[in-house]
Parts: sequence; structure tokens; C-alpha cells
Amino acid sequence: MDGSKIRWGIVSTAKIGREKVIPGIQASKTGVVAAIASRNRDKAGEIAGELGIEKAYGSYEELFADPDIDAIYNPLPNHMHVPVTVQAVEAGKHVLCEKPIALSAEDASTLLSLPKDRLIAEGFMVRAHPQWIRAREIIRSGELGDLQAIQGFFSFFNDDPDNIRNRADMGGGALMDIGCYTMLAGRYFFEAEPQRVVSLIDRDPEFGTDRFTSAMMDFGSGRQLTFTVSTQLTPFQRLQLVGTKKRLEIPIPFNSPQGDASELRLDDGSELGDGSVQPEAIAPCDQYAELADVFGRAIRGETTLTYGVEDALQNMKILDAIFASAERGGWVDVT
Ligand SMILES: NC(=O)C1=CN([C@@H]2O[C@H](COP(=O)(O)OP(=O)(O)OC[C@H]3O[C@@H](n4cnc5c(N)ncnc54)[C@H](OP(=O)(O)O)[C@@H]3O)[C@@H](O)[C@H]2O)C=CC1
Ligand SMILES: O=C1OC[C@@H](O)[C@H](O)[C@H]1O
Repeated sequence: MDGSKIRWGIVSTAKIGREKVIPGIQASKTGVVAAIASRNRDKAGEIAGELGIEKAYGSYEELFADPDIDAIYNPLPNHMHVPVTVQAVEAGKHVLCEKPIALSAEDASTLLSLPKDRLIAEGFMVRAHPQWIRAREIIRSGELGDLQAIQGFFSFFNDDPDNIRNRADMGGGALMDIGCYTMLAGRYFFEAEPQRVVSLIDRDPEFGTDRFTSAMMDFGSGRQLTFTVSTQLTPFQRLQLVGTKKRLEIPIPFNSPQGDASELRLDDGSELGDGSVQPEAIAPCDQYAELADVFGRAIRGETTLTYGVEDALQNMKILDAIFASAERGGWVDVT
């Protein structure tokens, strides 16, 4: 593809699309939102009007049949990620699919057999955020010494039985919804793969979904990641990256407010509390626009996509192992 703008089609009127990703693509350098589809034509038309989108379709299939669309953004409930991504790719589109890309590694492996000339990526916007990129640069510089420990926390309170996060049949639950981010932090910042995991899960008795999940992940060479995620605790998120010399904290690691500045906190621990923390400002940015550009540039052939289907499959293998550990008890190898 030449350097012209990627024409995006949005599958559904999902909240994340309406509130974050569509504005992000519209603010990107490489893309425009050309169409939106919903199961309900009126709803598609209404959102298209509100967000200044040219075309509105009353079914996802009509969107996939539009020859003017280059790329699809898929923010459907988790159980629909793989089947609808397959449909879109078979119609000749590139697909940016929301996280987690599938319900399991087996589900995700279906994507391996699709034509390779269409790009597929999992929508982990955090890896496109300059705060994650800068944090990894600091780790690589050796300033933390040897990075040995990562601690992640991500929680919010949502007990709405109709919300997709509380629907076991749709792939809901804390691990799938937000544990995927805390797990990903280990792969990204250690730049290594976990060898084995152990976990503890508390399920909501009514929904059947995991509402409170903690895990420990062994990244080898003495490197450990521990995390806790919950859909039924006070909203909080934090990442601690602790080395032999310094600690790096990312105060809002996952939902850094769109368009705002962010901050990294470096601490040599010489004073307890926050006395020796040195803040580093990260310029205002929109992580959704950044991700749209990462994907857009790869579609245009200007860069190679770093995180594609193989990467997404590995994420699902790790989530599978975390679920398996809670069920069986004890360590489970990531294979
Ligand atoms: N990257 C990020 O920052 C975030 C990512 N996400 C991810 O995005 C995805 C969507 O989340 P969210 O925006 O909260 O979802 P919503 O519940 O708001 O939207 C899901 C949409 O899917 C469509 N849909 C199709 N079939 C069904 C069905 N059977 N039941 C319900 N909806 C259906 C509906 O659109 P229509 O009726 O128009 O067809 C609906 O609006 C999830 O995978 C989630 O993990 C969510 C929040 C943040
Ligand atoms: O991806 C996400 O990021 C923000 C969370 O609040 C949300 O539940 C999740 O889907």
C-alpha cells in the first residue's frame, strides 16, 4: 500500500470504540474512520452522526463487503474476537482486534491459518504509549541495575450482570479483561517469556467469572512477576519495576488519560516513603492514536509489525496456564 490514509471500518458501537479508539484513529497521522457497523442500523447511523463518520451499516457483513475499507477495528465481546476477525480477514481486511484476542490459545491458533498478507494485531495500546517505551529504555540503560521484580495491580468495581465482563459465556472475568495487561508487563519489561505460573482465583458465585485473581510468574534467572486483578475492588492500578539499584513506578500504567501527560517515578530508595522519588514527565499523548499509527504504518509497509498473531497466541498460552494453575493447584509450565 502507498502512503495514503488507512480507511478504517469499526465493528459495533462498543463503548471503547465510541469513547477512545474512534477518537484515537481520528487523531492519528495515518488513518481515517470511514465507516461503522452495528447489529442495529439506527444505532450505527446515530453514532456515525455524532462522531462524524461517513458511512453507517446495519450489519458487520455489509462493512466487510465495502471495498473502500482497508482495516477493521474489532471491539466485540471476547467470544466474538476470533470468529469475526476471521470473517474480516477472509473479506480481505487487516484487523486490529481488542484484547484478549481469543478465549484460549486453541481459539487463537485458528488465526495462524489465515492469509499472511493481511495483518492482525491485538489491541494492547499500552505498548504504544511513550511511558511504556521510555520505561523499557530506562531498564535497557541499566539504571535500575538488574530488573528482578515486577508487581502489577489493576482493579475496578463492576457488578452489573449484563456487562460483558461479568458474562462467563462471553469470555468475561478479571484475568481476561485486565489480567492480560499485568501479565503482558512481564513479557514487555523483562523482554523474556514466563516459564511457569501459579495462581489463585476467586469466582463470583452468580456470574461464574473470576472476580479476584492473583498470580506469580517465573521468568527465569530469578525474575518474578506477581500481580493481582479484580473486577470487584476499589479502582486502582499501578506497576512497580524493581531492580538491584533502583525502582521504577508507573502510576497509571494501563488507562493513562487520553491526551494527557503522564509520569514515571524513579527511586533509589535512599529515603523511605516518596522522599527520594525522581519524577520524569512524559509528554501528552493518545495511546490509541499511537497504536493506530503503529498498525497503519505496518499496513502501508513502512515498518514491520512487531506484535502480530504469534505474539497474541503466546499471550493466550500464558492466560491458559494461569487458569489451569488455579484449577489444578500448583505450578503450571507455560508451553
Ligand atoms: N483497549 C482498551 O482500552 C479497552 C478494551 N476493551 C475491550 O473491548 C471489547 C469491548 O468492550 P466494551 O467496549 O466494554 O464492550 P461493549 O459492551 O460496550 O460493546 C460491545 C459491542 O459488541 C456488539 N455486540 C455484538 N454481539 C453482542 C452480544 N451478543 N452481546 C453484547 N454485545 C454484542 C454490540 O454492538 P452493536 O450492538 O453496535 O453491534 C456492543 O455494543 C472487549 O474485548 C474489551 O476487553 C474494553 C475497554 C478498554
Ligand atoms: O481494557 C480495559 O481497560 C480498561 C478497563 O477498565 C476495562 O475493563 C478493560 O476492558
